[in-house]
Amino acid sequence: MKIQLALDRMSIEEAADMVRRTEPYIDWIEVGTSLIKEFGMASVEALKREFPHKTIVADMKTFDNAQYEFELCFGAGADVATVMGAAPPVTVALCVETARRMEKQVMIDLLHTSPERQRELAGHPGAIHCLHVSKDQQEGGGLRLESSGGADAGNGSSGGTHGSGGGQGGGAKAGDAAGGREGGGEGASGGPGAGEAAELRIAAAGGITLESLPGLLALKPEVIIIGSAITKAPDPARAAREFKEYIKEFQECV
Ligand SMILES: O=C(CO)[C@H](O)[C@H](O)COP(=O)(O)O
Repeated sequence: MKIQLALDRMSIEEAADMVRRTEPYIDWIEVGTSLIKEFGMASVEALKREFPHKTIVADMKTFDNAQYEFELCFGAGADVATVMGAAPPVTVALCVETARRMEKQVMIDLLHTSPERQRELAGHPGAIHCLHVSKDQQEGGGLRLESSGGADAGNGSSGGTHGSGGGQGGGAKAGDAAGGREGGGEGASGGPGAGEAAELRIAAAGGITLESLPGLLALKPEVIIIGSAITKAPDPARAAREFKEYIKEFQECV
């Protein structure tokens, strides 16, 4: 299980400094959407240049112009780039194809996707499927990402990532794709993507803290994406170390 450090709302130099401080405890570096919007590909290039041994994720959140945007990211040194699962299917498919051709990886952001769409997206089993509660949902709606083991989370406005719990305003749970991965959770069971979902690579993002982490580990994510809980901590290195140690202990117990 990898820790992806999300770097948002800071300068490139501040982002690099954050990585220098936390480097032993993190695995993947996310060049956050805000950095890419503010500084462009220079942000991806700078972090890859200084940390060539780390996996660099360009959180591009592509919604259109797939090939152009993904080639831009990979050309700048990204190892992984993100596309929104809510984008037109042709866009997601082009991202997957571009990544395959350039021997890179795709992360599909499941923000605001319906259970049905998530089942369709399970048709891209090589991609990493990211359960995500957005900043606005966290700050405006108080939503947090938690496991599907009963805790509400996920995409409130989308009616949820959680299949049977779906419907409108159900407060969504981190469920459908991950549930499928568990071998037929509520969301994906019986759905067209359920078979593929059993093999899905899962990531989780959105306001994750040390307190919410234990519930999420039940989803067995391949990647845990953590931003503010580390970058805004009084001692980011200590915060990152605590996440790392918790995950290590968890993995030793299972
Ligand atoms: O994609 C993102 C924002 O859209 C962030 O990477 C993600 O939310 C992680 O950051 P935080 O832990 O601060 O929520």
